[in-house]
Amino acid sequence: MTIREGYEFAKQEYEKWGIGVDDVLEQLSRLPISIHCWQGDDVGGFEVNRGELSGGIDVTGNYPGKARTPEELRQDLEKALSLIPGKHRVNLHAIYAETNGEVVERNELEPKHFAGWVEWAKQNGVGLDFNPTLFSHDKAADGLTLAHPDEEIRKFWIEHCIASRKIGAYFGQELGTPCLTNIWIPDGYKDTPSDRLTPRQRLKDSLDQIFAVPVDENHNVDAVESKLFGIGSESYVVGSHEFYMGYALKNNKLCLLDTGHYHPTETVSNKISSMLLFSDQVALHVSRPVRWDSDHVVTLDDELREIAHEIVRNDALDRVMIGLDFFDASINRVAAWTIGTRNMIKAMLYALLTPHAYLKQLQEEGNFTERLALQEEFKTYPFGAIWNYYCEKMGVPAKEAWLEEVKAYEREVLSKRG
Ligand SMILES: C[C@H](O)[C@H](O)[C@@H](O)C(=O)CO
Ligand SMILES: [Mn+2]
Repeated sequence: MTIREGYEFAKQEYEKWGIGVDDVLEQLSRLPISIHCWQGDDVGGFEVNRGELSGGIDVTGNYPGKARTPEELRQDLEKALSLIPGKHRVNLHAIYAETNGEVVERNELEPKHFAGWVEWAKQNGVGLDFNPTLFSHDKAADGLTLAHPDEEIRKFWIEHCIASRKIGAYFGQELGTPCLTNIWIPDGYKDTPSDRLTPRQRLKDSLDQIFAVPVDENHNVDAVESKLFGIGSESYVVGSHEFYMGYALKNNKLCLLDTGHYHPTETVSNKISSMLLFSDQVALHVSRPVRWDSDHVVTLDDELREIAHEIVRNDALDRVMIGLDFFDASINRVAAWTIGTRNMIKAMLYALLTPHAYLKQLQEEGNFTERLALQEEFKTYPFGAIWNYYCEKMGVPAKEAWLEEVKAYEREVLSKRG
């Protein structure tokens, strides 16, 4: 059976439930995923005075072929993008600036240091998102940045975040699509704090100063990302979920939910509907925590499908900014991007091929038997046949054929890197 024949058969199965499969594929092709650049070089960046990775995050593994320059990173991203159906975005961190061999302090970064990325984004038809980098730096060595008691250090990071928002606006203006500039800080304490309030007051004041600087909202959208704990901040994180949820709602900012930043049995899928009731938009970092915020490559697991269901069943495709955040150095990094991003898109397709209106009706009627029966039956509907056709239609390899391309790329390009 050809991919086309498989599709025609599968399409009929879904159409019996009133699902317009061609419309679904059209909708899916317009959905951008923000692909994080840092999977390509283990969150290293290209600073001249580059510091060790810090901030309570860690990358394990030593797979050969990591990108060492902006050119290599972009080449690897292009390879991954060629294997992922649809038009997407690329998410940068400030440490990916290009400064021509000069040391430029992070609070002095300017749009010109990202001109190479903008040029590349234009050529490849991708939007850009951005993050100030408040880790891997000697001014963050004690794990405190925007909540630091030292006013000089705090000022440095405030200035870095302001500079980053301006870089975000530059991306948005140049590329004609608003940039999501997301602030995440590592600040916290290893052991039980004697004062939880004061650092949070300082963080609030820092954010107020950062956002007091006007930046065109048509080009730059601000987000804040919370966390539960990190390595070295096990007992207390200043920017907790409650902190940022309160801050974002009161100040009209986007809350960014990272799926690795909650208690292990707490799910982001269960938060989306609540957040959307009180906020126009919400942003995600989709990751896969394995026992901790381990940032494993995203797989097509129950939680990923549930996140996708929540976005689709609440008609929120344009209200949830989907970004990815994982970094695995134990496998081929181009494959990591490809697997994780294809899975995110697969989950969205799976959700779009579900008869949500009928399932909602069953719940309202209290018909939980049929609700469960259908939810389970749909898991084995011929979703794979639709996915394969979608890949073919979008001009990327169907099924596992992409892996051969990654293997060839590894042979011809990655293995030649020192
Ligand atoms: C690189 C980091 O993952 C990123 O800045 C942040 O989003 C995070 O999730 C830290 O745990
Ligand atoms: Mn994150």
